[in-house]
Amino acid sequence: MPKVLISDKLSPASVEIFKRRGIEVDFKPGLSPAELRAIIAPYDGLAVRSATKVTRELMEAAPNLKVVGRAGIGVDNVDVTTATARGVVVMNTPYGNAITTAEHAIAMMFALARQLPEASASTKAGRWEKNRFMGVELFGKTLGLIGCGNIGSIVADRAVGLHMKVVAFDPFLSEKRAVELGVEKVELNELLERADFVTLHTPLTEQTRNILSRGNIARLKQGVRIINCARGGLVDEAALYDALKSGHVAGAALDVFETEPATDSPLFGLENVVCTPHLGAATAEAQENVALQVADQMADFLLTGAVSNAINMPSVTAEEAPRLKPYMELARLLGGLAGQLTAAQGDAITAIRVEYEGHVAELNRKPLSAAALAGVLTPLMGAVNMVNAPVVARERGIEVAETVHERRGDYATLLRVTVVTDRQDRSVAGTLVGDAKPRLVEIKGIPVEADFAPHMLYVTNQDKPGFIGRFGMALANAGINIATFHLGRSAQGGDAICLVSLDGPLPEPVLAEVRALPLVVQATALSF
Ligand SMILES: NC(=O)c1ccc[n+]([C@@H]2O[C@H](COP(=O)([O-])OP(=O)(O)OC[C@H]3O[C@@H](n4cnc5c(N)ncnc54)[C@H](O)[C@@H]3O)[C@@H](O)[C@H]2O)c1
Ligand SMILES: O=C(O)[C@H](O)COP(=O)(O)O
Repeated sequence: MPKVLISDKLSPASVEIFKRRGIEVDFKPGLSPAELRAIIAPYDGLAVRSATKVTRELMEAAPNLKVVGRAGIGVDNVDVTTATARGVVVMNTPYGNAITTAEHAIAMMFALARQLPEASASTKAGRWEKNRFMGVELFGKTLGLIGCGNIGSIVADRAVGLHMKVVAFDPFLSEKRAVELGVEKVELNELLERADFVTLHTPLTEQTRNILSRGNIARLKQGVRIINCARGGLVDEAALYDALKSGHVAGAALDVFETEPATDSPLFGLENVVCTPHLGAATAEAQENVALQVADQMADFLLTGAVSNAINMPSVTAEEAPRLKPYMELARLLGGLAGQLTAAQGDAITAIRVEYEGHVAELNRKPLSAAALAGVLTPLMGAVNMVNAPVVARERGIEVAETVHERRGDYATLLRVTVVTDRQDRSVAGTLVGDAKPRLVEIKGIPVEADFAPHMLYVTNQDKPGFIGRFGMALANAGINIATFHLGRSAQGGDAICLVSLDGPLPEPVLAEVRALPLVVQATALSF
């Protein structure tokens, strides 16, 4: 039974889901990094919000970890590069808290426009300062939206409802979508010059870090108000402080900070600053949504292999997962065969091609290609899985190509994996028998029908009389039983191949003896 650890304050609904799905679950929010490292080893899954830092050190202490589930949107607390390299799937819940966070941004905009926190504090303190708090209307004002994805577009919708004019800067926003949303797509400089309110809704990336830099803050209109419910680090906090002090910026509402938890900041001393402690997603509804969703996604993955909302792996729906399973196994086995043959020759791989023909061509091919890649690379590099295989290939400069053939050949399904090296192309092809059982049908263009077995021996030889007898005797003399025996050849007297399955691993001296037999070109022991 898979084991999951919940290390942040997720809604208890997530615990129920894991239990109901037959997953052992421990709920331990608030552990220190050292405490977490000390207990993480047995867990297959880790469910977090933003408090747990899923670092390299933590993952190195988690040899069983297969999936990290983020109950929320931002995965900047997860070292996705390390997770990917270790073959750990990272998934989030991209929509569950979007409405709630957009509403928080709108609430912050109102709070700024009418100085609600200050007015509330003053009234509660017994001062009736009716003349002190003069606000501004939102009606007719221009809202500058930096980032118009899930949350940004909900903010835009609500702002349009308030009769604001919305301008948006987002390089990935299409004109069509902008029109649908009723926003005007503009460049950043134009937004800075036109906005009365600016609200940020991008992830924190190298491109967006300090997007409101000192220079860009200086370009903003006199009296502008800034709202950040996305990520600390998007706004230069020191420059913002100076601009608030000088009155160039009339107010700022911040839910997120460069350093969190933010317990001390010069910004806290300013009257025209409204702060909340990263509460964007903090509603009962949003927390229920993300907790249920992450638990279901993680359970699906651990129990069926279905992958949704993964940051570092192609999606596989719950319906697809069982159907894809035998094809993934076929892809992995074919890749494994091609990889072992390549590793035996010590050749450096320059490209891997995966070809699809028949039924398999109509399936979700991305995970199949990833499984084939993992199969090829594992014998050469070890510990490569579907998550890290594409990255490992890219890092090593291995070109990966996928081809779909329209033609229908002898098999209802045909999957071919070709490994290209400087010396030669090595291709192997297979099919599924009865839509379930992987079967090898071709090696290096030579037809050979064989099932995969845990221990096999592959021999290439000259197609001349005498090989089979000597080969059989060599194994018999060593007390090795041949379970199945398959032969193939390119043409009479040409290249011949022999693939046998054995009841156990082939001892090295016997392999050496086979290699020394007359007519043998090469022999490779295989394991699957
Ligand atoms: N305060 C909170 O509690 C809270 C809650 C949820 C999400 N968030 C944060 O809100 C942010 C937005 O979330 P989302 O769900 O809308 O994400 P999203 O991916 O749907 O949208 C982000 C948008 O930013 C755009 N973008 C990327 N780079 C950009 C750039 N250089 N300039 C301008 N736009 C750029 C993208 O094209 C995309 O449209 C994320 O940082 C997320 O972590 C915060
Ligand atoms: O990216 C998110 O989803 C938000 O920042 C929410 O973070 P939280 O789950 O820690 O509240």
